[in-house]
Amino acid sequence: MNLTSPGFPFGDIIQWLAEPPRSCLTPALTTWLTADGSLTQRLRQCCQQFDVTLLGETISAPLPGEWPGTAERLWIREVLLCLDNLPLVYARTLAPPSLTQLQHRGQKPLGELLFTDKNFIPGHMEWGQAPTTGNIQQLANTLGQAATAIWGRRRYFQHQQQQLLVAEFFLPEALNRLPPL
Ligand SMILES: C=C(O[C@@H]1C=C(C(=O)O)C=C[C@H]1O)C(=O)O
Repeated sequence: MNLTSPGFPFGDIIQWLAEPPRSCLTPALTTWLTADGSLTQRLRQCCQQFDVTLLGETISAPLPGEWPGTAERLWIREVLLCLDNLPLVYARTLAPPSLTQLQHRGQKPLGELLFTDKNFIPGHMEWGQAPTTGNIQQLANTLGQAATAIWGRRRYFQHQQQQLLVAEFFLPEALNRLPPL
């Protein structure tokens, strides 16, 4: 197990929804939660400096109910996406360990691979809120960000006969910094 940040992994058990709950989201956040294409590319356009901070990578069991179907062990990567040195997105990616091209990318955004290699096909999204007393909220608190509701989405990608899941949660500061798309 290759740990890089105390507390890793930070993932929480999320109740994923088939539609975004527009009533409890700001219009701006709704545009980000429903945007297609590469989140990395969109975020790069909102800052001078974009960085990926690797929280950790490991091969481990998914959280209860996190992975559709049965999976003993998956490759798990968690990062912070930082705009001008401010972490605005926490992301957690799960994939079969056989998709080795995803692994050990360090601070290179996965999106640069997922949206250039035509073998990765973006699929549908689901939306969910991080538990108010969960790990993701605690991570935001540790980062000094206000304890407001944290909403995220997860996107399915198909790669030949396999799939991977990319979850992205917008941290509280994202609500203050990201303009509507
Ligand atoms: C899927 C993308 O890749 C982004 C980069 C990630 C990483 O480097 O781990 C994780 C989630 C994404 O926000 C994207 O850019 O849309």
